[in-house]
Amino acid sequence: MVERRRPLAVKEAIERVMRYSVLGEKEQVSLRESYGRFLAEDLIADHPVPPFDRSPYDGFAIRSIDSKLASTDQPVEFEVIDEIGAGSVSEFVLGEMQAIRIMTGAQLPNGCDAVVMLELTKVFEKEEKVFMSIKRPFNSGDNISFEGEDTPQGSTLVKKGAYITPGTIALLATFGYATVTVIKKPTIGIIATGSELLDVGEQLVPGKIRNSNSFMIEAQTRRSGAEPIYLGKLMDDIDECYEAIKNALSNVDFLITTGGVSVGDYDYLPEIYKRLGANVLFNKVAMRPGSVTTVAEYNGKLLFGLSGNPSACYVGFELFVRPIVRSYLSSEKPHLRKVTANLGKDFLKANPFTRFVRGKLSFAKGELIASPVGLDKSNVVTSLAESNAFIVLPGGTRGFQTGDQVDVLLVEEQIGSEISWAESFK
Ligand SMILES: Nc1nc2c(c(=O)[nH]1)N[C@H]1C(S)=C(S)[C@@H](COP(=O)(O)OP(=O)(O)OC[C@H]3O[C@@H](n4cnc5c(N)ncnc54)[C@H](O)[C@@H]3O)O[C@H]1N2
Ligand code: MOO
Ligand SMILES: [Mg+2]
Repeated sequence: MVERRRPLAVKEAIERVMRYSVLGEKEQVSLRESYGRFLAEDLIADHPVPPFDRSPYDGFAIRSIDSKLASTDQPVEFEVIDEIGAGSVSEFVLGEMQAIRIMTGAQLPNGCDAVVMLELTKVFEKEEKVFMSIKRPFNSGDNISFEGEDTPQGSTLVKKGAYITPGTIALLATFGYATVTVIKKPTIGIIATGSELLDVGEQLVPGKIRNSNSFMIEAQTRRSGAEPIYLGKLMDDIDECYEAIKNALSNVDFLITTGGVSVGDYDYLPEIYKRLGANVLFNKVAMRPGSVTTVAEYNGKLLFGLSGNPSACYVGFELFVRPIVRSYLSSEKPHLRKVTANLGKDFLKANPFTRFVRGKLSFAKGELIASPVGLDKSNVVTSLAESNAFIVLPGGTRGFQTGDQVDVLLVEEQIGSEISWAESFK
């Protein structure tokens, strides 16, 4: 008699996994290598930006009071006493009716309180001295980029746990971080099981298919912020699989296997969890695809038994592995981000279980549209290339029609959500 598995609500399954969250250690990487990593410490401005009052234009630094009487009929003349390029500092203090030629980014000279754009001036020579004239008055503070206007000293600019974007890198460089403290990537061991699996370079032969899951999972692992360690593909042989899994466990932070978790004669993962004495958190989830997704814990370490079916395997990773990786990386937003969209195509199948339809996002007339792609079957692989979102159709619902409002999880987006989107689902 085949064991009857009790399907667990998706929300509860995610919660069970998240109870095993641990925070990764810190490490230093060079600024260049920090892109896509997760900050391990708050980034605090240890100086104001800009660090000095500077000119935002090429032009002339003046004392605004000297320009008060300037008009089209009566231009006011200034003697040009110095010139400053960005990076240089003038030694002069501006006196009455004096100007200093200044370039964009240069520190303002002492005594000046306004900058005039070059285009608004006329430059000429008189008695071997250089002068410039202007035809309108300027106010104190005109055209000055003030010290600290971008950010004052002491402000927290990026919080610990943030995903490092190119913009974050600009800030890190601004504040002199040649090396950056990030959270060490967790390692994820990946084992593909299945006697039908060929290597990617092998020719097809009857009954066999190429292993695609482990490559897909390696890429998903990288996208999640973790480091994949491919441990090979194994035949459906219980002893071989048991040994490989047991050995792998001491060398990785998480272990993913694909295939062999259902109730078939050669689905050995349930037996292997028993042999290990691992604590199975769940072995059936009320979702499609991926209902057979199994997660077990062994000495505090999580083993993800993802389905062999490619679409189910893909969904299982994003729902259960990604958030725990992100919480290891100290992200405050470990969960997939949820948005609402209009359904772009009828989806008329009923949903006994919550369904995660592989979908594609687009915009039409300013509205977000989510359209299912490919066949909605867990053994389908082709729809995965085009899909960048999961359309979530809650369990216990009938079909949905074009234009219906649906929840959508963004799988390509790096910024996640603090609250599990699953809060609103059974
Ligand atoms: N009697 C039942 N049969 C099945 C049930 C069930 O509840 N009762 N569940 C079905 C569901 S749902 C799924 S999903 C699959 C899950 O199967 P397994 O996780 O045990 O995976 P396998 O049997 O090893 O393989 C399933 C399928 O996927 C292909 N596969 C496996 N590994 C790879 C890989 N690395 N790359 C590409 N494709 C792979 C494999 O060839 C099979 O076609 O079970 C249903 N059955
Ligand atoms: O676990 Mo299966 O993917 O629900 O189709
Ligand atoms: Mg099977």
